[in-house]
Parts: sequence; structure tokens; C-alpha cells
Amino acid sequence: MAQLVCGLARRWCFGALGSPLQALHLQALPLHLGRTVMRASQKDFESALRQVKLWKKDPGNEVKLKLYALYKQATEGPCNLPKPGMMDLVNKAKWDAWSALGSLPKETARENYVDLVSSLSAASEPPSPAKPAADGEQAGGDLVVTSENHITTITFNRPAKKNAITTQMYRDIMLALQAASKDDSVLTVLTGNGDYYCSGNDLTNFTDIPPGGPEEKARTNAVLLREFVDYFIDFPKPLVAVVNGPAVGISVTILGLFDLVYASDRATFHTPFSPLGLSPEGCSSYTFPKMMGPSKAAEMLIFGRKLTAQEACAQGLVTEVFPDSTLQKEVWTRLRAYTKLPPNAVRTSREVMRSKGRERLHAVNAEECEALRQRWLSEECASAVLRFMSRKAKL
Ligand SMILES: CCCCCCCCCCC/C=C/C(=O)SCCNC(=O)CCNC(=O)[C@H](O)C(C)(C)COP(=O)(O)OP(=O)(O)OC[C@H]1O[C@@H](n2cnc3c(N)ncnc32)[C@H](O)[C@@H]1OP(=O)(O)O
Repeated sequence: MAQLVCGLARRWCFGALGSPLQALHLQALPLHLGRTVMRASQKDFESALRQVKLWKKDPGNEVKLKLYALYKQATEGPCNLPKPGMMDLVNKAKWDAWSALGSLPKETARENYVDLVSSLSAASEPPSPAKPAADGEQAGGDLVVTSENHITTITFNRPAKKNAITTQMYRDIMLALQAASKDDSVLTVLTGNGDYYCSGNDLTNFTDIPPGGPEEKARTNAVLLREFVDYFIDFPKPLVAVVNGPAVGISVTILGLFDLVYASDRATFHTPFSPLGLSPEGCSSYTFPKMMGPSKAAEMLIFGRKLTAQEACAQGLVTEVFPDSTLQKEVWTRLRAYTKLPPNAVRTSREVMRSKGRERLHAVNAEECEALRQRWLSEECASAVLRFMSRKAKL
């Protein structure tokens, strides 16, 4: 493992290959996933590790060396590697940083790591991750995509807006899925940053009307939505959702197209389509009745009943529920173990499970998008969006 860490870290210290920050994540995650740190500050420590993964700015080599040294000390104790040769500049710098911590106790190193990350995060991250651009879409950064240890992770990263999905994010998710279908990952994970998994479609997506008027907007959205859902129907590898908090709207419906859905016990599942003057999408009009029976599906999709994580698990929408405090540790350990399975066997099993229903799903998707195109032009939908925007009503 140490060799792997050093090999990966070679990529960041002097920025020779790839993004230094990305490589910092790469060196942190394998150990994070592979170890059990049972002290009181473990949750904070794990949260700090996740925070580092989401940093957009490179903190510089000095900080990265400090983080590296504290990480190693916190997880392995005092430096146990042979001193690298003088010409091995990168590993020498890392060895020096780690050795300089002497016999600092693991717990103190962990606390120092958390403190350092929290001071750097406070200094470098704006309270709101992105400012709206002139056309109402968000600038980049609302979606974070990482690929490590044969797992590609797509993270909704717009916590100030409860991870509501902007038009740009839909596009970026499609691009990320396209890339993930070709990379060396075995699994693709969707998750959220902050207290929400995702609050669904950004309701302001409906407000910029093009010169062709609402009809053109509805037509374009229907085409784009169909394409978006098609990506999930056709995705060739296992899709996993790590539902870290409440999920609303389209972030819930597409779960019917996932292979595994692991949820925090804080998560809820809400599809308030009727109050919004909308109708179901993401193939849920087909997948939900199939998995939970028509009447339970009707309660959710027609009458907007919000399910707890336990209820969603009982209905087959969620694979397993975890206490919020252990979700990350338990899920990522399990997923990492799954990536060790023979990848071709995993693919073949999935394909034989999926192939029979694919054509049907495409037909359902087309039908749902056409129904939505008409709904978007309705008075009911327009009033619901206006109500939300004027903050008179919360769902
Ligand atoms: C390439 C493809 C393009 C296709 C584009 C077409 C679109 C396809 C659409 C598919 C059909 C639609 C599917 C859906 O997802 S319907 C469900 C939509 N979601 C909602 O209705 C949720 C609305 N939000 C809420 O009810 C509450 O905000 C919520 C319960 C989620 C949280 O409440 P809380 O009180 O805890 O927090 P706030 O309300 O104060 O929220 C904090 C800020 O976040 C903003 N926010 C939250 N959710 C959304 C959202 N969905 N859209 C826009 N903004 C959202 C909220 O306004 C607050 O912002 P401010 O702090 O600025 O006020």
C-alpha cells in the first residue's frame, strides 16, 4: 500500500502529471477506505478526507506535504519507510515531512489533520460554491467527478441549493457517464455533498424562455430529458447511489434504474409531482410499480407521499439503510470490495439482468417525456413554479 501511495503521490508533488489536487485525493482515499480508525475523532477525520477531495484549488506543495505526513502518521504511526535516495526528490520530501512528526500520537495527528483541513476550507471555499451565470445556469464546479480505485464518483456539489440540478449539471452528468462507461472503473457512484442528496430539478430551469416561447422551451427540455434518462438506461456498468440525505424529484425516480441504492437513515424519498403540476419521469411510472406494486407506487408518484429510508427499503427502492454516522465508512468499504470481483463476470451478469427490459424502458422514457412536455405548458405547473420562486409554499 505504501508503494502505491508513493507512486501516486509522485504525480502531485511537483505537478508533473495530472492535477496535483486530484492526485492528493488518490493518495488519500485508498488508505481511508482500507483502514479502521476507531477513535472519537474518526468521523471528523473521514469528513476532512472527503472535504479535501472536493477542494477545487490546489493548496500548494507545502500544504500537501503537511497533509500527507499527518495522514500517514494518523493511520500508520511514525514513519516506517526506508529513507529514499537523494535523487528521489519527491519521495524524499514526503519521507522528510512524515519523519519530522517523530512519535506524534496517531490521535493528535488525526486532530491536526482535521484542524488543518478545516482552516484551509474556511479560507479557500466561498459559502456558496458558484455564482449564477447571466443565463441562469451555474458555472462549473456544481458537479465533482473523481475516479479512484476503479470507482468513478459523481458528486452533486451545490449544497447551498440542496444540490438542485441545473441544466448545466444535467449536461455534465451525461458527459461524466459517457466518460465512466469507457474508463477503467468497475462501479459508478452518484452521491451528494452536504446535508441533501439532491433536491431534484432546479425549479429555475423553467424560467428562461427562449425566443421560440414556452413551446420551444418545453420541446427542447423534453428532448434533453429523454437523452439524460437514456444515459442511465444504457449505462453499461453497475450504477450505485449513496444517498447521503433527502432526495427529491428526478434524483429519486432515476434510482429505479440503479443497481444498488445505499441510504443514510436521514434520507427521505419524495416525488411531489402533482403539487408541481408535473408527472413522473426517469422511467419511474414503470420501475416503481414493478418494484413496489401499483398502489405503493401511486402513493408516491401521484399523491406525493414522502418515504423514510426504512420505508423505501421495505418497498425495494433502497438496497440497505445505514446509520448516518457509519454510512460512508461501511458503504465505501463494501464498494471497494466489490471492485475486486472479476470485472467481466460483473458486466456479463449485469447485462443479462438488464438487456431484456431495455427496449421497454426506452419506450416508457419517450412516453413520460411527452407527457411532461405538455405538463410544462400547463397553468398548474406555471403556478407551482411561481409559488416556489415567491417562497409562498414549501413542499
Ligand atoms: C439536459 C437536460 C435538461 C432538462 C431540463 C428539463 C428539466 C427536467 C425536469 C424533470 C422533471 C422534474 C423533476 C423534479 O425533480 S420535480 C422536484 C423539484 N424539486 C422540488 O420541488 C424541491 C423544491 N425545494 C424545496 O421544496 C425545498 O427547498 C427543500 C424541501 C428541498 C429544502 O427546504 P429547506 O427549507 O431545508 O431549504 P430551502 O428551501 O431554504 O433551500 C435552500 C436553498 O436551496 C434552494 N433550492 C432548494 N431546492 C431547489 C430546487 N429544486 N430548485 C431551485 N432551488 C432550490 C432554495 O431556493 C434555497 O435557495 P435560497 O437560499 O437562495 O433561497
